[in-house]
Amino acid sequence: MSQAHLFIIAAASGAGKTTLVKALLNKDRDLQASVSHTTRKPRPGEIDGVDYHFVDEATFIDLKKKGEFLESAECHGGMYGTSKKSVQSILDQKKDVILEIDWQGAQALKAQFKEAVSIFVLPPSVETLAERLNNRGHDSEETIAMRLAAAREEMSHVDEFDYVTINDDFEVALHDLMAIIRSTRLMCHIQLTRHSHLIKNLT
Ligand SMILES: Nc1nc2c(ncn2[C@@H]2O[C@H](COP(=O)(O)OP(=O)(O)O)[C@@H](O)[C@H]2O)c(=O)[nH]1
Ligand SMILES: Nc1ncnc2c1ncn2[C@@H]1O[C@H](COP(=O)(O)OP(=O)(O)O)[C@@H](O)[C@H]1O
Repeated sequence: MSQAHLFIIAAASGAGKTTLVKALLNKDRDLQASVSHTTRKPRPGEIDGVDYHFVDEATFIDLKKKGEFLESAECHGGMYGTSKKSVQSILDQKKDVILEIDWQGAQALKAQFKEAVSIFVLPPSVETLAERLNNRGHDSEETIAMRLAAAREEMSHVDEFDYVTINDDFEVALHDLMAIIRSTRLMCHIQLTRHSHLIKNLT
């Protein structure tokens, strides 16, 4: 791979971004997800260091003070952050990075990495979003209500993203994401080829 790419995925809670990213990672060995830090408690089945680095508030604040995060934000009453280390370790493996972060994180990373490609995943409807949050079966009623209340705010930032896909039929949304990633890589390859051609003509 000639140049690493940064892909940002955001969506309201329950839209399906984690499930989509997991499916993407299974299909694309050149892609790796950055593991964020969070103060939220693990859900059943979530593994520390795999799904998130689960830390307490004091540790999170300390890491933030030490400048360990590329970006961090408060969301649904918890703190979330992308560490420089988590992104660097992927770049060291010469892989593309995918970050599952909220709109605040997306804004912050876009400001630092202009070439980053951002994708927003919309649910087919707010009713479906509520259904999916309930069916996920991991959150309390209170947590679900908080996430639904935040959904409109998250979705109001959809215009700030480079691409949008609607996660109605899962396979269609997955193919949209794969197409975006493939075309980003191809575009870069075409540019590099064009440049090397120019350079050859000059010498
Ligand atoms: N800014 C930022 N947001 C993050 C990060 N990690 C996760 N998030 C976002 O925090 C929100 C809550 O994530 P989570 O608690 O896993 O709930 P979910 O959205 O219901 O799966 C989601 O919008 C995530 O994309 C991060 O490192 N930085
Ligand atoms: N296209 C889809 N159709 C039906 N259910 C879906 C679809 N995509 C995801 N889900 C389900 O919706 C729930 C929420 O998905 P999840 O990936 O946890 O969302 P998010 O990470 O955006 O909060 C999960 O139970 C998941 O299996």
